[in-house]
Amino acid sequence: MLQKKVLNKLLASAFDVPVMVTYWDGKTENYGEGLPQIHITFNKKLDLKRMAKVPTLELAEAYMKRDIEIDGSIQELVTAAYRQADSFLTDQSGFTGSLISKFTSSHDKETSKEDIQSHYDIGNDFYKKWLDSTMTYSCAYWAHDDMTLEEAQIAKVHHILDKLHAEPGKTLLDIGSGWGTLIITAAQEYGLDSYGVTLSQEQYDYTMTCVKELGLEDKVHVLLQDYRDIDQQFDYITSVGMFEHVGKDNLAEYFKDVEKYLVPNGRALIHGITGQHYGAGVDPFIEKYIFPGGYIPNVVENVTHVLDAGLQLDDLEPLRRHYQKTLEHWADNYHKVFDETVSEYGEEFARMWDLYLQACAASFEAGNIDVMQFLLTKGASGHDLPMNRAFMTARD
Ligand SMILES: C[S@@+](CC[C@H](N)C(=O)[O-])C[C@H]1O[C@@H](n2cnc3c(N)ncnc32)[C@H](O)[C@@H]1O
Repeated sequence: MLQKKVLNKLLASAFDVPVMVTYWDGKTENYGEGLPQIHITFNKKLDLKRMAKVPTLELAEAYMKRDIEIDGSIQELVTAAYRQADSFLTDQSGFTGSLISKFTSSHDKETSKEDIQSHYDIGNDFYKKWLDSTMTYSCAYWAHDDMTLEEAQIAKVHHILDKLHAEPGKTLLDIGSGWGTLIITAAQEYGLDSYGVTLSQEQYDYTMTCVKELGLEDKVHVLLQDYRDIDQQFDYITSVGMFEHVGKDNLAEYFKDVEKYLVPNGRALIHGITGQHYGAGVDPFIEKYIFPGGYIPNVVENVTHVLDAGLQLDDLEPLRRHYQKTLEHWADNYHKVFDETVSEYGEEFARMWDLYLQACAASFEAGNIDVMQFLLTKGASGHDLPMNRAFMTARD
């Protein structure tokens, strides 16, 4: 009875879209005005104490185990909850728990390696199922609304490389090079001598196979190591979807490393997720199951680190709606292979990834998080960038 009373109160204020809820005793209630498009079924009671402390983790685990079922769009439901978070996460509701993890993770090199491999070494076959053919695992760039995901991922790589205004024959380091599309494009289409660094064995193997097939061994170099062990300088640095892994305590050092690895007047384009309202930090579900050791800095936090590292901030571009759209494409692709994912990896895993992709899309949609491209120069003199931004979008 108490469970139902508490949930009733919570659900009455949690969403600004109409929702139908069926409780474990079989009774159904409607919340909000209008015809419900989303039906939530509680097959079991929740752990209310835990729910008060870590609401998203308790709900996510219940969803993974099918203690909760959702008929309708998870993205729409989570976006609606984020829009209402100020009204239900209050002292009066009793749900004063945090949407941000309090876990403090180590980022020594061994732990970083384990954390990275736990995510990226699930296997190339898994990521091939729902990423586009370039195997790019970061926000795409819709230069035109009607681009496919693959076109938008290629456009993103060009957007980044064009921002560097790179001269052929120079060197580029990509910190967190993933499955290698950026370093290969940099070599093939920009004439750069490119280096990529990753901690994932699967990504390393995949990139090396592509490099060999393309006969680019002299121009593209892949390093399987921690970026903190780089001991060279480069004309250009890119890092895409990477600083989210370094942890709050190491972010200042990360930007100092970017500065250290650049030649004087060298340029960097750093692209990653930044937090706004409920987004800075990391959600406890994401931290426990998806990105152990992850941390989303507030944009101001990152700008401070950039300036403290002695880097010049030349341009800052938010691409929030592009990441929402990227995640919507990934979630759609994932739904097409959901049943085979259940057979290969089990239902809990398959539901966890579905929730992760849709909840992240919701977080961008609600404006909790954004994704920023920081264009940086080491030193303010010797500047050869054009005076206006047209060079960044000449290809669009
Ligand atoms: C989200 S993926 C992005 C991959 C790629 N940049 C892309 O856009 O598709 C993050 C990448 O950062 C790498 N990474 C994370 N921490 C690292 C570290 N300490 N040293 C080297 N690479 C790291 C991972 O191995 C992975 O390649």
